[in-house]
Amino acid sequence: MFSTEPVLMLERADIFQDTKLILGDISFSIQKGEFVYLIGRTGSGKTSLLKTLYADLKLQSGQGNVAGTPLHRIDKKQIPFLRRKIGIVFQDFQLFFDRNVEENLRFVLKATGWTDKKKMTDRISEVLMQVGLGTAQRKMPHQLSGGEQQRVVIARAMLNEPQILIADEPTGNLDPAVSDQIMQVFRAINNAGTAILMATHNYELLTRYPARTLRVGEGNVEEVPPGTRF
Ligand SMILES: Nc1ncnc2c1ncn2[C@@H]1O[C@H](COP(=O)(O)OP(=O)(O)OP(=O)(O)O)[C@@H](O)[C@H]1O
Repeated sequence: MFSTEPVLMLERADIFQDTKLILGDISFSIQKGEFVYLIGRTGSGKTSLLKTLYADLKLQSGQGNVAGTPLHRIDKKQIPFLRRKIGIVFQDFQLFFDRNVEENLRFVLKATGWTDKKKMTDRISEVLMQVGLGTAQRKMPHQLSGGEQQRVVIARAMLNEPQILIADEPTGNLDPAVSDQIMQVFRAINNAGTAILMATHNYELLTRYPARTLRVGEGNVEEVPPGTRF
């Protein structure tokens, strides 16, 4: 059935780290298939906001809903189900360096309830093709460049066909040409229908690949008017 429900929404949400209020009274929503940047100076609260969206930080006041799961009354048991419906590309979600690419991806499939070996193998091939690494199954992470490792991380996030991909500084340590490749991968994923929320410091990307932009600052989140120069 066609639905106009946003894939993500926060309504009068407060974002906390422990008892410290980082962002107050935040409201915004993201529609299915949208591409949205999240910008803001270091320490402004981008990571805290993203962590709240995948329930790593608790939403203590206000309302939130991500991929059909309410954040404000989520209990611990529901968190794995939420994470299955969103793809996460974060600095602290790195690859296992003692397992090859296929084993890294198979680990996630098993952990999220897949059992059929053939289906797992097929899905792994599909996501690796999607990020342009169709022949990397047997490679160990250390045999891949930084950009290739990041593409495996993106492939891993796509395994369960998430409605939205949440990425924190996905081009953080990469040089401009490699950052561009990562952006191409994100655009292809987005064109295929997955919404993307991407925190970045890389204003060059915002100019080259314009999209809706939210700015975190002064304890809140605001829309950046289209056409703003960065
Ligand atoms: N675990 C924590 N406990 C307490 N305070 C924290 C914790 N992590 C971050 N903070 C504080 O929360 C605020 C926002 O940090 P956050 O990492 O969300 O910002 P950011 O915009 O993502 O910064 P960056 O661009 O550097 O990643 C900062 O003042 C930071 O010191």
